[in-house]
Amino acid sequence: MSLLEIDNLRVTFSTPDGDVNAVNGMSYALDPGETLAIVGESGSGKSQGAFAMMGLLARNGRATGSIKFDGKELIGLSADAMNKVRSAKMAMIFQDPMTSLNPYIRISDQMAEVLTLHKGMSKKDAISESVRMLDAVRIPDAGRRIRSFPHEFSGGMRQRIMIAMSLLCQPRLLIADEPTTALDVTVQAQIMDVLSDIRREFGTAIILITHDLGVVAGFCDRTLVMYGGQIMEDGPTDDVFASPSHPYTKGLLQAVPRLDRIETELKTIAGEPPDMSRLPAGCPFSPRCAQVQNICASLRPELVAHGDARRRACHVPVAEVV
Ligand SMILES: Nc1ncnc2c1ncn2[C@@H]1O[C@H](COP(=O)(O)OP(=O)(O)OP(=O)(O)O)[C@@H](O)[C@H]1O
Repeated sequence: MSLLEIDNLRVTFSTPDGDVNAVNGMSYALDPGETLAIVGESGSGKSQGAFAMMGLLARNGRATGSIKFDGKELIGLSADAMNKVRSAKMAMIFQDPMTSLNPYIRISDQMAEVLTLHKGMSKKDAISESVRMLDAVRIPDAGRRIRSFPHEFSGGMRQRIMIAMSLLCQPRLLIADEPTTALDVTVQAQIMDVLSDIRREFGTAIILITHDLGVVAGFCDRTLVMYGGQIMEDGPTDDVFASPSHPYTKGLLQAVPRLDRIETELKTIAGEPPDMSRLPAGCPFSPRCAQVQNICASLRPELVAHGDARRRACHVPVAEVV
C-alpha cells in the first residue's frame, strides 16, 4: 500500500483581489521509503501542496480533494487530529532552521521537550535519544555540543540539528522544503548526504521540494515537475533527466549548470511565471512554451501515463519535444 495518496488536490487562497489557485488538481502516490523531488520555479505551488498535507496552510487557504496518509484521509481532519498525525508520523524541515529552533533555549532542552511531550520519555532518556539523533546527522561530539545554543552552530550544522529534531518521533515521511538553498555548495552536498543516510538508516520516505534541479540527481528516486499549480511531468529521476518529455522540463534542465558543458550554453526560460489568480484556460505553460500549438491555450492537457512509470501533461507528442 502507498504511504501517501494524493488525489485531485486543490489549494485556494481567498484574497481581496480574488482567489489564488496555488495548487490545481495534483495527484500522485508515494511508497514507504521512496524519495520524491518536487521541482519547479518559484510560485508553482510546491510548498503549498506540502503545507496542505501538514495542515499548515495560512488561514485564508483551503484544501480540497483527498490526501490519504497511511490509509487515513487528512482533508477535513480537526486541528487536534491533524496535530496527532503530524507529530507522530510526518515532519517538515525548511530553508531557514531558525524557523524551527528557539534561539534562547539550549538544543538539549528543545530536543528533549519533543520526546517528553510526545513520547512521555523521562528527561534523561530523552537527552540520550536526542544525542543518538545528533550522531545520526553527524554532529561531531554530539554528547557535549547538545548543551549549546543554536547560534553557536554554523548554518549547515543548524540544518543538521533541525533534521535530527524532525526525526525524533521517527516519522514515516520527511518533507524537506528547500533545505539547502541558503547554504554554500559544499555544505549543500553534506546535507544531501545526511538525508541519504537518514533514508537508509530509518527507511524514512522523503519529499524534497526544490527549484534547483542540480540537487535532485543522485538523491531522488522520482521527480515530479510542477508549473502553475499543476504536475507537468512525473517519472523516475534518471529517465526524466535523460529524456524529458515536456518542454517545461526541458527548459528547466537547460538552465542547470553542468560540468560537461560550458556555462555560455545555459539557457533560461523566457517570460514570467503565471499569475496564479489568472491562470489561462489551457496549459499554464503555454504563454512561455517554445513549442506551443493552437490547442494549448484553450484546452488543459490531462496528465497521462507514458512509457515506464512516467506521466506527462502536454499536447505536443513525446517524440516531438525538442
Ligand atoms: N496566504 C496566501 N495568500 C494568498 N496567496 C498565497 C498565500 N500563500 C501562498 N500564496 C500563493 O500561492 C502560490 C504558490 O506558492 P508556493 O509557496 O506553493 O510556491 P512554491 O512553488 O513553493 O514557490 P517558492 O519556492 O517561492 O516557495 C504563489 O502564487 C503564492 O503567492
